[in-house]
Amino acid sequence: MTPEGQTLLVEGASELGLELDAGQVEGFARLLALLREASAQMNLTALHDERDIVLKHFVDSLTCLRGGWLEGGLRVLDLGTGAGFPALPLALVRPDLQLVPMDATRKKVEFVGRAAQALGLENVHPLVGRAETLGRELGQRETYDRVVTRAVAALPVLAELALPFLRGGGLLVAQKGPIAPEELEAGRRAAAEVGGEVRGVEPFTLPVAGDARTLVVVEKTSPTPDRYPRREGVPGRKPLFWRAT
Ligand SMILES: C[S@@+](CC[C@H](N)C(=O)[O-])C[C@H]1O[C@@H](n2cnc3c(N)ncnc32)[C@H](O)[C@@H]1O
Repeated sequence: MTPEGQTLLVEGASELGLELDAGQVEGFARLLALLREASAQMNLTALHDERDIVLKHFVDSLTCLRGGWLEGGLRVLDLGTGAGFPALPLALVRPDLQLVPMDATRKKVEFVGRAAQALGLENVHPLVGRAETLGRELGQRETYDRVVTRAVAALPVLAELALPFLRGGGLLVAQKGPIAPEELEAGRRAAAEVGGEVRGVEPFTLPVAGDARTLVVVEKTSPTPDRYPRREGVPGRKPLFWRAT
């Protein structure tokens, strides 16, 4: 990572109240190198420029720490982690969290596993599969303290996919761009249908870059009915209380 990239990373994290130490900065630099190397071989991420990766993957991932929703030694599922976001940046700055980056695409999860190993991150436990199927499995359903998710689906779809994984009192922390009132309203109704209640909707801007973001927090308030999640592909094709995009 160039000195400019390091400065952006440190400044961006600092705006979030995180003072990165030299070892953590080195970890992000290695992750940048691994991402670029792997992106040359496979379609892993749309961002290639150092500034974009630092701000829009690394710092953006860390914004889910805003609001203190992830405090404590929690078991956290990253639903639809892709190339490891937000799971890998979280694992680098929060060794107390046990992170399970999950994605339907095996090659992406394999990259996340290789990266975690190369970075010496023992708190990362990658998982391949679709949320609709894993969310019904013993050992997965109603076992997580938190689900984080970034850039995966509209809120009503996320509610159906994520809430089954949460134990009672657990939280879904969804990283979104600007969210329309209609999506939020459908999300509230979908959450209620699958055993949740929206607890927080926090608009903010991405450090340094200034892009609009929203953190939506949903609490698991009652067990998810057995009929959810519906079978693979249905939550996205026929979202609860929402039009498909
Ligand atoms: C746009 S990417 C975002 C990746 C990452 N969270 C990020 O912010 O860079 C969405 C990812 O979600 C995964 N995904 C979508 N629906 C899924 C599902 N039902 N179960 C598991 N993974 C899913 C896709 O395979 C894809 O890798």
